[in-house]
Amino acid sequence: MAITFLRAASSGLHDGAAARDAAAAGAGHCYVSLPKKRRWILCSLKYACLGVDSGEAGRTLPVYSSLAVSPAGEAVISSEQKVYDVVLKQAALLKRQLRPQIVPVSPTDQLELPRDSLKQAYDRCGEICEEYAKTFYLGTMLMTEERRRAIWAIYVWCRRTDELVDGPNASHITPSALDRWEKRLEDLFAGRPYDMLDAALSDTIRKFPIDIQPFRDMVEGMRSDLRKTRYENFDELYMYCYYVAGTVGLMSVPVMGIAPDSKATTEGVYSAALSLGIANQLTNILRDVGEDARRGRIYLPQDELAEAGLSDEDIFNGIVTNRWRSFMKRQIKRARMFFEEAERGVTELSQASRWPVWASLLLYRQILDEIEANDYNNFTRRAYVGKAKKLLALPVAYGRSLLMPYSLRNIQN
Ligand SMILES: CC(C)=CCC/C(C)=C/CC/C(C)=C/CC/C(C)=C/[C@@H]1[C@@H](COP(=O)(O)OP(=O)(O)O)[C@]1(C)CC/C=C(\C)CC/C=C(\C)CCC=C(C)C
Ligand SMILES: [Mn+2]
Repeated sequence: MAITFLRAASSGLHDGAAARDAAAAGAGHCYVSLPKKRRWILCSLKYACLGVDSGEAGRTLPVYSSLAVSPAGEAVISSEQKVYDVVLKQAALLKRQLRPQIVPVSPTDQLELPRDSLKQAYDRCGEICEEYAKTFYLGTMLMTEERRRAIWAIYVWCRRTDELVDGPNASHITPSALDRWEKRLEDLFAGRPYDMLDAALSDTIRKFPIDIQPFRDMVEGMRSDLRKTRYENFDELYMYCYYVAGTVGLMSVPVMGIAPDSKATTEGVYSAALSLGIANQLTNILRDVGEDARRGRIYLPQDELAEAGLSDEDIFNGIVTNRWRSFMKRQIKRARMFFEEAERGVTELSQASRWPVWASLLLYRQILDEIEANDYNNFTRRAYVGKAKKLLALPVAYGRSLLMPYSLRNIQN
């Protein structure tokens, strides 16, 4: 049966059938009682199905869901809702400008870092960022010095985390190695960095109100990469994308800062940052289909593949057919919707952060155009944005960064 992602409606839903009916009706908020847990939750139901069966026709984009209905007709909490809870918590922390709680450490526990070493540590983070991610590095070069260094430190921690499961030693990585990595994360948040690169992040989290949760969640994403190679539906894939990429958006907002004149809610800005992470990861996945398949991995919703008449075998064979093209069109459309969702949020960031974030958004989104230009052959051709196009994106991004925050536009008109 097709999973029904709902643009649900009204309030006072008591059971799955009612939820399903209401879902057909429209948008809004709803209260859902969960049969098993017997508790009420408020769902902020913004989006609905990606039209697994019929929903797509004529609707502007239902992308992801807050409420889903199980085959038995029970209302279940979707990945989007679970992630939105994290967004709310992160937003609340930023609003209160809470610094991470630093556990006092004894001098012997503490890695003493002379000022010069800290500079070296940050410089090394910059070099790693440049070496592995030219596009992000370009974005960071448009930032203020302090923010740039902070983003480098975050980048390096993320890259090292990803390398645990994707790097040369990946075959030796066990869940307990990830547990140790998480313990090390806790230590660096507590002011006890293990090495120089951790020390740069320790310093960053002292300077910016960054919370540990998104970092923990990224480690969780890597745990799931160790055990899972298929995603049943978009809800499962969404959760994975949150873990490995949406988290980066949440880590970055406290560094980027929100414009003082922005009228947007902090939650709204966090949601947009989350969407940018999800959009980037979906784009990554679509670019790397062939590469991932060669490692036995398929990061595509199995139910949508089946609906398009495609199987794992087709992915492994890697032939571009009309079925594949139309499947890809749908996936690209969804990724673009997440980019669009992110756009509003970029305008709410502090002025100095908008240019780099616009630049990275425009550059990353162009990968989708390149997949189209390759006639959807993402099996054997890697979509690549050339230097000229990259450079051209910079003035465009700059122009956009001068636009006033979206939240102020209606007020002033
Ligand atoms: C309001 C608003 C829009 C704010 C902006 C918030 C913001 C800056 C969001 C950034 C989102 C972002 C850059 C997400 C990264 C997504 C990503 C590429 C994740 C990759 C995951 C695993 O994928 P995979 O293994 O398939 O990929 P590889 O083949 O290995 O590449 C990651 C590799 C996880 C680790 C993520 C990173 C290493 C990137 C972290 C990037 C930064 C901290 C830089 C952000 C800087 C700028 C200028 C946007
Ligand atoms: Mn990787």
